[in-house]
Order: sequence, then structure tokens, then C-alpha cells
Amino acid sequence: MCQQPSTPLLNHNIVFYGAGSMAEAIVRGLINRSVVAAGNVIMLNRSSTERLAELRSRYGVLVSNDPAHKTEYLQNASVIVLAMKPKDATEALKNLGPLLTPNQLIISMIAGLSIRTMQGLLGTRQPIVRSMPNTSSSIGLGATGLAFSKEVDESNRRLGLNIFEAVGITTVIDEDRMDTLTGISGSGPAYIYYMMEAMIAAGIRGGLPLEQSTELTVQTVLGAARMVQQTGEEPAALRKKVTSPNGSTQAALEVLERGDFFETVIAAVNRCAERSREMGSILEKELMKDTY
Ligand SMILES: NC(=O)C1=CN([C@@H]2O[C@H](COP(=O)(O)OP(=O)(O)OC[C@H]3O[C@@H](n4cnc5c(N)ncnc54)[C@H](O)[C@@H]3O)[C@@H](O)[C@H]2O)C=CC1
Ligand SMILES: O=C(O)[C@@H]1CCC=N1
Repeated sequence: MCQQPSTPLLNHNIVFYGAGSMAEAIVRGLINRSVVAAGNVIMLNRSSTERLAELRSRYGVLVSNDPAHKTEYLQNASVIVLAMKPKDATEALKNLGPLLTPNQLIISMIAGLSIRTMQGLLGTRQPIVRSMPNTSSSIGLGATGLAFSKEVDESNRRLGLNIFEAVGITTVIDEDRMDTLTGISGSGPAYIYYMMEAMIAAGIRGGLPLEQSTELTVQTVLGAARMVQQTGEEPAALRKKVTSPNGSTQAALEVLERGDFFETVIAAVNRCAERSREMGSILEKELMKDTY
């Protein structure tokens, strides 16, 4: 599964601080696409030795949950990717700040957490790349939004872009738009999976075996996405081509309309963005609590 790079694109020590599903998605992409040598990737977790052993055997990366080793790895890293849950970020950043030197690049993928709050918690004006990837990064089909703190120079900007370009497409946005982007591409895969779950269930209820219903659903979603990408046509135009007047598709779409499908999806994206902002405010309040 893990191919060793002959000439990796990036020659930096990259520490993933938090070794959960999103960190693994990025690491898998980086290693399998030979962007960085496995020996230059370090994955740190709070406790689970089993999880770390699994990551080491899958990707050949270095791993640790030992506090002394963790400190050493963090101090020697060129890039530290923050990949813990928002609830664990305050404590981790406060402990991390005093270990850092000014040229170490921080890349955060923590939903909601602003650059300003991160710099406050670290207590340093560290160069920070705020990112919002998604789990499809693990197969090179990620969509990542990036915003940069003003301390990020051109080479660190390039480095941040290289990491995420290796695992999909990237787009640079104003930090203010990161919550909306989270609602579209960060959390978006979950909405599509939910739709797929419903389609598979409908197939089964209609008498198709699970395997067939799944295969047909997967290919339909894949084909629909590719059609938009390859034809350059608007989704609405492609939808119209499927929909014969008074035909079966129209009948189905009318049911979706009765369920307010379009506005429900928009409301879900908006609620996701709002929740991202709420999570950011909670972290900001924790910072303020300490400041005053
Ligand atoms: N899962 C997703 O689709 C996406 C997640 N994110 C963000 O990525 C971050 C991680 O999410 P997941 O990977 O889904 O979570 P996860 O729960 O799978 O992984 C988080 C890991 O961080 C570790 N951790 C927590 N505190 C730590 C500490 N002080 N030192 C070392 N390790 C520590 C935990 O043990 C856990 O293994 C979150 O902040 C989330 O907002 C961003 C984009 C997409
Ligand atoms: O659910 C979450 O909070 C994270 C952020 C984007 C995807 N998962």
C-alpha cells in the first residue's frame, strides 16, 4: 500500500499533531503520491499506542505518544499540522507555543479556529496556514481551502499549497469565507454519502440486492460528478437532459421539491458554517478568559 518515494517533492520534517482520520487521509495521500518520504513524517497522538502502531505499519511513518519524544519532534519540525479536534486545541496550542521558533510553519485543519485565536493561544506571531481539507484527500481527490496569516512568506505559502495540491485541488480564500467553505467542501462529502445511503436503501426496498444497489448508486454519483467536470455544462442543464417532460425523473424531482430539497441543502450548508463559527467563538472565548 505504501510506496516509498525515490525523490520526494518536499524535504521537510512534517509533524501531524493528532493522528486521527483527517491526519491519516492527508498522510496517505502524501506518501502514496511520493510527495514526502515516510521517514520525514511524524504522527503524534495523545494516547492510543495501537492506533500509532497501525499508522506506522501502514505508511512507514515515525510515530509517538511519549511526551518527551513528542516535545523533541515538535521542536525539530519544519511544519506542524494541527489535526486534533477543536475541543483539544486550546490545551495543545498553549503547550506548543513555548516550544516554537519563529520560522516553524503551523498548518491548522481545525474547523472554526481562526488564525488570530491560534496566535493568541500560541502566544507567538507564528506563520500560520489555516486549511479546510476533506477526507477525499486520502485518494488524491480532496478539495482544500487555504488562508494565510500575514507572517507566511512566499516559500511557506508554496509549501502549504504543495502539501494540499498533492492530495487534490486547492483554493486560496479570505479567512472570513472559511466557514462557508467548510459547509460546502469540508463537510460536503457527508451530505453526498447520506444521499447515497438513501438511494441504496431505496434500491433495497425496491428489491435490488445490496451489492447491485450500492454499485449502481456509486457509479451514478461518480458519473454525475464527472459529467459536470468533463462537459463543462451547468448541473441544472445536465439535470434537464435527464428529465423528460412528464416522465419518471420529473415525478421524482417533484417529490424532492415537495420536501424542499434545494432549500434544505442550503440550510444545511448554512448551519454547518454557523456551527463552524460557533466552535471558533468558543475557542476565542477560552483565549479571552486567559487574557483578562
Ligand atoms: N474529518 C473530517 O472530515 C475533517 C476534519 N477536519 C478537522 O480535523 C481535525 C481532526 O479531525 P478528525 O481527524 O476527524 O478527528 P479524530 O478524532 O479522528 O482525530 C483527532 C486526533 O487527535 C488526537 N489528539 C487530541 N489531542 C491531542 C494532543 N494534545 N496531542 C496529540 N494528539 C491529540 C486524538 O487522540 C485523535 O486521535 C478536527 O479539528 C476537524 O475539525 C477538517 C476537515 C475535514
Ligand atoms: O465535522 C466537523 O466538525 C469536521 C469539519 C469538516 C468536516 N468535519
